[in-house]
This record gives sequence, C-alpha cells and structure tokens, in this order.
Amino acid sequence: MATAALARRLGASVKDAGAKKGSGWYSSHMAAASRAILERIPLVDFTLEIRDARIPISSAYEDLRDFPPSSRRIIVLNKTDLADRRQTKEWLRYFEEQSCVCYGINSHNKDNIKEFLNFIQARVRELKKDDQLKYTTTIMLVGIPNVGKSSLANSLHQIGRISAAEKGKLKHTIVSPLPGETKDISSLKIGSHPNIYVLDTPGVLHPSILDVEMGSKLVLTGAISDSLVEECEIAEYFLSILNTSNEYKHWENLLAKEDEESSRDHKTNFGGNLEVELRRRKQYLTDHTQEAFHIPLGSAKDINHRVALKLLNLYRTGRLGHYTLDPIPRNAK
Ligand SMILES: Nc1nc2c(ncn2[C@@H]2O[C@H](COP(=O)(O)OP(=O)(O)OP(=O)(O)O)[C@@H](O)[C@H]2O)c(=O)[nH]1
Repeated sequence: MATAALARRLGASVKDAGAKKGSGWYSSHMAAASRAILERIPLVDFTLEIRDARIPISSAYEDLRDFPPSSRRIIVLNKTDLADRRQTKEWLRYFEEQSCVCYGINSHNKDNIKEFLNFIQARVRELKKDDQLKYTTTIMLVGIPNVGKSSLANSLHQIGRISAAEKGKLKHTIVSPLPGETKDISSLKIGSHPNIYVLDTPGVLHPSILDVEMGSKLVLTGAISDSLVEECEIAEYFLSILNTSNEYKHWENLLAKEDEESSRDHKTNFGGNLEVELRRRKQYLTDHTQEAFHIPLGSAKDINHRVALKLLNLYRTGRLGHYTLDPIPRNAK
C-alpha cells in the first residue's frame, strides 16, 4: 500500500485511540501542565519551543501556534542526528523566512550544546543590556512529549556549570524513550554572571489530533505511545517510507560512517579508547541488525510483532538512516 494510504490508516487508528477517554495520549497531567506553562510564558525571558527535526511542523506546540514570532521565542529543532541533514538546513531556512528565530541541535552532542549555550548567552546579553545583566534570566523549554526537552535541559546544565566552574552536585531531570515521563516543572542552572536557569516542562499534546497523517508521524517518532496502536502497523508505515527513500542504498556505507562518527564523538566527548569503541559498535550493529531480521521459531503473529519492535527501535535510534517526514510547505517563500 502507498505511504499516504498507510499514513492515513495508521493516523485513523491513533485518532480513535486518542478519543477513548482515560486511555488516550491526553492525560489530566497534560491539561494541568498546559495551564501552568501558559501562565509562565509572560513571566519568563525566553521560551524555547523544542520540536523534532524529523517532523518540524507535526511536532509544533499547539498552545504557541497563535503567538506571533518574537525574538524571545526560539524554535529548536532537536534530534538533527536522526533527520535528513539537507532537509534540516532547508527547514531552518524556511523558519528564518517566516521571521522565526530557529536553531538545529543534537542534544547528545557536546560541541552542539557548547555552541548553543554561546548562542543563548549572546541572546541574553542582547536582551538584558547594562545593569539588567545582574538579574536572573529564565528560559522555559516547552514542546510535545519525547522531543528531548529533558535531555537538552540536562546537557545545558552539565556544560553550563562546567564552563562556569560551578561547584556542587549536578541535578538531573528524567530522560526516557517513552513519552510523557516528565510530570513536573523543574529548574536547572545553566550559567552564572548572569545567572541563567532553564525550566524543563512536561510534554503536552493537543487533546484531539485532527490531521490523521500528523498522528501517524507522531506515533512513528515516539511522541505518542506505541501501546495505543498495533506496533506492526507502525512498522509497516515505516517500511513504506523506507521503500520510497534512497536511504537503504547507503546502508553499507552507514555502518562504516557511523563507526567513524560515533568513535570520533565518543573520543571527543568522553575520551574513550578508539579501537575498543569501534569493536563494540561493530559487534552491537551486527548483533542487533541480524537479530531484527532473523526469523525465530514461534507463531506468525509473535514473529511479526518482534520484528516490528526491533525495526522501530533501529529506526528510532538512527541505525536505519536519516528521514525527515514533514515536507516543506509548497507556498514557502
Ligand atoms: N538521537 C537523539 N535522541 C535524543 C536527542 N534528544 C533526546 N533524545 C532521546 O529522546 C528520548 C526522549 O528524550 P526526553 O529528554 O526524555 O524527552 P522529553 O521531551 O523531555 O519527553 P517528555 O517527558 O515526554 O516530555 C530519550 O530516549 C532521549 O535519549 C537527540 O538530540 N538525538
């Protein structure tokens, strides 16, 4: 079946699941969080809207849709390591053309975080000229579930404190591959002179997703829990995307390239041993990729389910290539 038809079928299942009271993706904690976030927007200095770089439009935070672009609102496309690099550049250009301040980032990459911290500090200096610099700056991270708000908050906290030579224990907000794990608003210090704090907030989705294709992208990228629909249906949708892309042609190169990138990142970030890391990585990829496509004995339904889970895990961790699922709007300038 064609990708669009599969997206609509999966999106319809997501929509039906969301409509079931008490068991959908919208929970009472989201309603409370949405109100708490809206109350704080006028009080904070900056609002960072975190989106998933693979779905820059589908992952928009609904409550901010009607706010006009402003230098105090920054759109952050996170998980750029999982998206198509060329399309991310086009998306950044698109947002700039819409007069939005926009930044692309991989929250797990130390160099990205350092550059982003410099960018934030420059914005803070611009906003708080002269004596205002002695006052504390607050930055609130908002977004739909699972886009990486807590990961970004933790990374900024870690790097910010090291560069400010701050002493004391590092704090952590909850990071999880499952959506909806952050339930409270928490603050982490990311800079001194001036003091800068980030507020990590729970992910909030709109109570009803009207666009069925958007629903299918949200479940594939992990913003909506897999438990609401059949995992086989999600995997089938991913396979249809894979079939229409050229990514699989790069799979042979992907292994070598990822080895190279991963060991370089590992060395730069954590000072690891190159050879050991290369061996570990190769072994991991070989084991896991073979495991995914090896058909174990068992009922057909069980096998399909296991393969679907593995496939989704490989896709979501970037081991099957880089995909941007939202196309740039045709009427873009
Ligand atoms: N590949 C990749 N994974 C990321 C990145 N940022 C976060 N993740 C992963 O995405 C998942 C969700 O991250 P969280 O930081 O818990 O997301 P969140 O937006 O706080 O989630 P909620 O609690 O649902 O609001 C985790 O498995 C993270 O490790 C990134 O830049 N690249």
